[in-house]
Amino acid sequence: MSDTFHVSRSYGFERQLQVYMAGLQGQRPTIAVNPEALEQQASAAMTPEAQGYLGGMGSSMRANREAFQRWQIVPRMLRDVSQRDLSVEILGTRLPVPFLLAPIGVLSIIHPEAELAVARAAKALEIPMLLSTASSKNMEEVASAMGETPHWFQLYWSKDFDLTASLVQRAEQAGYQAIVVTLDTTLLGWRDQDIQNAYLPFLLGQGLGNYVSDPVFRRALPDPPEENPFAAVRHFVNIFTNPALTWNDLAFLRQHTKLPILLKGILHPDDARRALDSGIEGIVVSNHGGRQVDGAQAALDALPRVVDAVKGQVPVLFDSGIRRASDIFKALALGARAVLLGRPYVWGLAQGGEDGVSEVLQNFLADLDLTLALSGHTSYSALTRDALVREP
Ligand SMILES: Cc1cc2nc3c(=O)[nH]c(=O)nc-3n(C[C@H](O)[C@H](O)[C@H](O)COP(=O)(O)O)c2cc1C
Ligand SMILES: CC(C)CC(=O)C(=O)O
Repeated sequence: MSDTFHVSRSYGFERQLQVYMAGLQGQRPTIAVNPEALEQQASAAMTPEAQGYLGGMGSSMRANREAFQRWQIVPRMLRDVSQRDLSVEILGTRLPVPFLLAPIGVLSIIHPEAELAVARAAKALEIPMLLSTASSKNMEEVASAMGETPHWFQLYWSKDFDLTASLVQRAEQAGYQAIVVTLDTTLLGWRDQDIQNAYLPFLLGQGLGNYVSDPVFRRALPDPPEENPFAAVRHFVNIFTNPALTWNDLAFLRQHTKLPILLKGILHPDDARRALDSGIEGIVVSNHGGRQVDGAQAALDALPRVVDAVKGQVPVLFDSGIRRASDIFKALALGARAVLLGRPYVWGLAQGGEDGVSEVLQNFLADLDLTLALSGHTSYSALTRDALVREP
């Protein structure tokens, strides 16, 4: 696939040329290139409530970022880096780039085209997407926007097991290629900003795209959601998460899908071992972007121990705190097979819908290509810890 892939082997250079040539015509990128500037710009384009919702616990988010600073890349020289491969192999398929877009729910609070704008931008660049159960658009629409580009479905396991089964079966039918069960959000964390703003987007009917389109969800309502949206919201709030879940419940999921199952939100190596015992196909090391447990371990700090516990038996993915290509490089060198890119693409969405997402993603691709080459490597799938040193 990498031979035909849109991102050519000189993508970074081509993108630089494109930007510098436009500069000769007096044009500069309107979407900030630097991640901190991008976040600031995006915040100005959002309502204060949406801005608060996109935020998280200051301490855990800071910890996620600080963990990246403790690792440094040691570039190697004179190793012919003229042919480069950004692809990685996972679950028997090759992803054209070493990242997927992370599942981020309720994107209609950021932009009316929400996940559809994201999917269109992703598809045009052949970037895989992991769609949230709490998406504003329904999974069938998003799958059709993604076409042949890999797309996976993130599952919030409902208290209503029939609904859980229905969501998973719809995802399989719509062509999603894996189910990623999020384990760390069986309740919502104590989110200072949302509490202060007294704001929960679901209560305004946002993020229910996959629920109001679901026959099992609809059957449980007194009236159709189009006539009585309040009843739909109330039912959603009652059933959408399930704090009673245990490892034993995973067997239920296996009975209802043939798709590979990955578990998202693992930090402890014992949980990783438990996941292997359950026969799952992959793990995502994540602290949910510092949104769930204040003071939680930085996800990057958890990664090496989980990778060591898993011993290559299943792929380990990673998210939480990725802001630029060197962060992806570090996570892969520490043993992640691929990563999930979170907030940065939403910052693009806030400013320019599909075009804004596309700008951010193109910058990531260019930076990824150049970081690989200039560090003296030719393939993201071949990186090892040897490429890094840890600050004493
Ligand atoms: C606004 C927002 C909504 C999110 N919604 C979901 C979701 O629906 N399902 C899920 O598994 N994770 C969700 N996440 C977590 C992301 O998938 C990912 O773990 C996190 O954004 C990574 O942190 P980062 O964005 O700081 O890199 C959400 C994150 C944000 C910021
Ligand atoms: C609670 C979810 C529905 C969305 C989510 O995962 C989040 O807000 O972090």
